[in-house]
Amino acid sequence: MSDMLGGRLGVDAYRRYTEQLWFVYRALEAASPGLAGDPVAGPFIRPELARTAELERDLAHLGGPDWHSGLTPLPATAQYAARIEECARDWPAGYVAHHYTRYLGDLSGGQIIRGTAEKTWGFARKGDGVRFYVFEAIANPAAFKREYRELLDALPVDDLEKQRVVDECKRAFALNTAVFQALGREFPLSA
Ligand code: HEM
Repeated sequence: MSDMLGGRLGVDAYRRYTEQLWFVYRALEAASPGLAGDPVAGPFIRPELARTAELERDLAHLGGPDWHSGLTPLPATAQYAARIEECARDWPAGYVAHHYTRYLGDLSGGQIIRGTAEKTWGFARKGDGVRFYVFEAIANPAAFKREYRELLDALPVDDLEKQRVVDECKRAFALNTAVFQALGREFPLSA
């Protein structure tokens, strides 16, 4: 990640990374309508978080109107998306772990990533290429994150289940790391 944002890699690496995010968010967001009424995951499903449309705009900017043709996930991305789908289907609290790990990260460090990407590859501020990082419908991210954490604290599950959710967050981090490692192999610095 730091190699990509440090300007040592080209915009093609950023595009490839953004493509991987599309698979991840499609898995997260395809599941949202079905989970909206779920007592555990439902309160977290908020339309202002949805990122698929923004990713598609960024990808059209980065790859042209045919950005989708021939697009396949890296094996690490496919594994990550499959785990999200599995949680969405069988374990709503596990889905919350994945939801938290991505969206709260995007609302936090994502803002740093956006600024760096704008500088590194010359995207318009908050414009095409970095729309994924721009939450137009969230006027106050700090307040949003606070409310989100309150929801997490109030998760209607027992302590053992909470521990399992924490473990699933760790798994979500590891799945993200595996995607970065795979991208690192595809874009070695010496190339
Ligand atoms: C260059 C990469 C990254 C940068 C610069 C970055 C930076 C940050 C920063 C500054 C925060 C705010 C910390 C705070 O509120 O005190 C944050 C929070 C967070 N980051 Fe990252 N991060 C990066 C990568 C990631 C990745 C890969 C993930 C996992 C997918 C992630 C997940 C999170 C989460 C879940 C939070 C929210 C914690 C919370 O407020 O509960 N970050 N990040």
